[in-house]
Amino acid sequence: MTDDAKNLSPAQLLTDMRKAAPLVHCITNYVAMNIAANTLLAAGASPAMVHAPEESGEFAAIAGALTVNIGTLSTEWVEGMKEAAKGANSAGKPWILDPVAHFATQFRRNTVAELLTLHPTIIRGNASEIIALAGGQSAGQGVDSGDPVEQAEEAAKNLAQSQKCVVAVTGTADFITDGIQSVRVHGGSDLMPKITAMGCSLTALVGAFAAICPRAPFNATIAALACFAAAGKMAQQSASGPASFATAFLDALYNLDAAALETNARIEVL
Ligand SMILES: Nc1ncnc2c1ncn2[C@@H]1O[C@H](COP(=O)(O)OP(=O)(O)OP(=O)(O)O)[C@@H](O)[C@H]1O
Ligand SMILES: Cc1ncsc1CCO
Ligand SMILES: [Mg+2]
Repeated sequence: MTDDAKNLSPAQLLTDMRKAAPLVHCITNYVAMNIAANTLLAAGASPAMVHAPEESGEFAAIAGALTVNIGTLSTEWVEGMKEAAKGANSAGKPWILDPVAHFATQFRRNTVAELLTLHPTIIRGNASEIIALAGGQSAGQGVDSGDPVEQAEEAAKNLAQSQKCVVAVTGTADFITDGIQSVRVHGGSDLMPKITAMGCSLTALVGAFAAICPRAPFNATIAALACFAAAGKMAQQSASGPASFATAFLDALYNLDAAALETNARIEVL
């Protein structure tokens, strides 16, 4: 069935994603590698962390989707990212950019500018990252956001239009736009920003959904963020702090079903 014809609700896409168990090529940072891979496995996808420039282009072509996160950069890694994005583009596979702290240094600004010329299908970042990517002044501190999501909504729309892609801004409530349609996703937990690399893991999960509906990246992004919002809200019920939350979160994602998704994540169509 084509993306146009199929049911693109988060619950249906979760079922489809688990059935397909897509291979997701992740180039992510050293901090995130383990939690991002475990997130994909818990949700039902198949992760592979592959960053060497000698193989990343070839690998991107065989994966269902590619995710590129610039959290811990080196010159060699940047080459690996660019080769991978080119490989994904040549094979017609979606790729997702996570512009971690791109505003912090010249090396990061240059890297993100080069990656944008390779046309990401989806950009997922926190509010400070999205504000800065759209050319605004953000209050971000390194990898952590210093801005509320509402303040990034216009920036996200402008960025989606100028880059012709889907943009997701995450935080207390998430905002997703393709420049024309926009939604907010409510749920999650205020313990989520207390665990490192939750956002990086979410970017990896966006890749899993994009892989199974490459022509509907807006719906794929909503589905991934709704799963996170629901699992986060459920995990909060049994957590006594960040450590127990992290464990409960993976379990909640693994056990998530349509009813729990419906109850614990709210999608506000704007
Ligand atoms: N205060 C909050 N309440 C509910 N959910 C939150 C809150 N803050 C973040 N989240 C959720 O946490 C997840 C990660 O988003 P966040 O914006 O923290 O990413 P990030 O800053 O890129 O994280 P990192 O760089 O550490 O990986 C998203 O699913 C988001 O909805
Ligand atoms: C803490 C940290 N530093 C570079 S990447 C990363 C993971 C959260 O973005
Ligand atoms: Mg981040």
